[in-house]
Amino acid sequence: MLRIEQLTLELPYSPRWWQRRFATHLDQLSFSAAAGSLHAVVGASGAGKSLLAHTIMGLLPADARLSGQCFYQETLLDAKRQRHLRGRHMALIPQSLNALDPLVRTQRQVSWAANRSGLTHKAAWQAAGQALNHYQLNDRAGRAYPHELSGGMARRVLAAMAHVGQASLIIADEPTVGLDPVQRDRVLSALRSLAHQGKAVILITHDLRHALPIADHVTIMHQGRSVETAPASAFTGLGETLKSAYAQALWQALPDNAFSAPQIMHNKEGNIA
Ligand SMILES: Nc1ncnc2c1ncn2[C@@H]1O[C@H](COP(=O)(O)OP(=O)(O)OP(=O)(O)O)[C@@H](O)[C@H]1O
Ligand code: NI
Repeated sequence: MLRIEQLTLELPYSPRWWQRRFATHLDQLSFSAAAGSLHAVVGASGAGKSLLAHTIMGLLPADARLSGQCFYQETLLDAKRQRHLRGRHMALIPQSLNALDPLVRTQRQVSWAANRSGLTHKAAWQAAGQALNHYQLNDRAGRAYPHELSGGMARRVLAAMAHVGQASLIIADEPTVGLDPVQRDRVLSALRSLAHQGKAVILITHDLRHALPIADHVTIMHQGRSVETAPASAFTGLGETLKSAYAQALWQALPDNAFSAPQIMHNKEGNIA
């Protein structure tokens, strides 16, 4: 469904106001996500996960320098095709809650997403109601404006917007941040069921624990590189079948695997140093 080959992304920055340099944020990244499967992309904050999502969707700043290729259904994904597929065949659950339109009530907003993906106005409105229901958002939430929603509610609205459409590729960027465990499991199992329906689902998260129960494959990212792609089943025991020391360390550092924790150094954010 989606194949990424040797993707390298550089963005400009200004060390001094008169200087302009480029920093590499994605570095020769490759992986594939198949239809009917859930592919997790796991990495610490700043690893480049959201930039990867934006690259696939074609939502990068105009001055970005990109090399390598993305293929959607075996055809090259160029800017024109990205514009055509975005919101119809490829949906993003964005990390930023600012993605919601502040002037549009919830159900209307979700229904626009459904409409854009091909449903008639009436069908879209109904589908929006059902999707909100699915994420336990009631009629009152449906009538609310974004500023009247809690962070967790807004996040579920974003999930509903991706869910309601007919997209065959869904990229969920940290879809469970700020959700309580019950809501989190609901969102994760909804993503799993979208994969069961034959869609390709890419779950972006910093937390391996959320990815493993539902993922088929996991790509571990570190500083813009893909350190390793492994089946989720490789994260077992001491992680002996994992190829990279970094993936093994991530796995062994999980609280339930605390037997090996003394070997791992953590920094303040809980990331592996
Ligand atoms: N528009 C931009 N211009 C310049 N640099 C950017 C831009 N967006 C992100 N970056 C930088 O690229 C790096 C990767 O950012 P990205 O948002 O992809 O990380 P992430 O893995 O999604 O992190 P998090 O888990 O915190 O969401 C960071 O160092 C960030 O500062
Ligand atoms: Ni991010």
